[in-house]
Amino acid sequence: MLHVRNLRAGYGDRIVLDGITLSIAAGERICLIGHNGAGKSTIMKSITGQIRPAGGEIHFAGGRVDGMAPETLVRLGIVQVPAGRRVFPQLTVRQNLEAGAFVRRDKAGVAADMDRMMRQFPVLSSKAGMRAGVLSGGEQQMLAIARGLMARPRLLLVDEPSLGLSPVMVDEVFDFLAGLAGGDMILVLAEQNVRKALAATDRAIVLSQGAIVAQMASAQLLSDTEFRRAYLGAE
Ligand SMILES: Nc1ncnc2c1ncn2[C@@H]1O[C@H](COP(=O)(O)OP(=O)(O)OP(=O)(O)O)[C@@H](O)[C@H]1O
Repeated sequence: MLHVRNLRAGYGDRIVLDGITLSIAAGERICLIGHNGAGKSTIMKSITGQIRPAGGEIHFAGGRVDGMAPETLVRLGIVQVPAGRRVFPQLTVRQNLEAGAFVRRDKAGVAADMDRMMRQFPVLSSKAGMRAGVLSGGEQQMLAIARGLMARPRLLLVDEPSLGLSPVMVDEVFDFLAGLAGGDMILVLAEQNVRKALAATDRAIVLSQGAIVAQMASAQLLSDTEFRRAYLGAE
């Protein structure tokens, strides 16, 4: 479904990613693991068109997509939930969800998805008429993810969903993400909370200094002593 080949990308003259190659199948849930500055966000920005790769190719659903504008990519089903739970604080929960569907023309489909969303996530339906700005941090993060879902993504990228949240809220948000399992949508998660990220995904891609240093089943990585020492502290 998603194939990245020999991706080179960076900012101005500075190349941050040098030769990233990865493939993700429909329905897979992937986490990108790496210390600050390893290149997780830069991979996401390359896939979503926020930065133009300096080299390599990105193929999605059979077509080449690198260099395309972010809005074109959203129409193709590549949607990012940005870090920092950026919801529209003055709009209601329902209006925020409607805003997520801005690229869609199938009004009936949007209405059906809205109903489904409300049934699936009572935390949102109980506050549908409230302004998003008054929700808790965890609820705003869930709303930001749900708003991304309203675009009907085939690939959803979620950057640092736990950023700035209390442990209880982090649990809520990850339960919410777990509720998205099943189906053909690809989930790509970049997350500093390594334990949570591994528990929520099928496969982990470990990055260091802009290169992939390991790829394996998320559950398997947790039993790797060297990995535990490097990413979970000495245990
Ligand atoms: N807008 C930017 N301009 C210049 N350099 C940048 C920019 N954004 C990121 N970088 C640099 O690119 C490198 C990779 O950053 P990136 O944000 O992809 O890492 P990350 O793994 O997502 O880490 P973090 O968790 O800190 O966001 C870092 O050295 C960072 O300083």
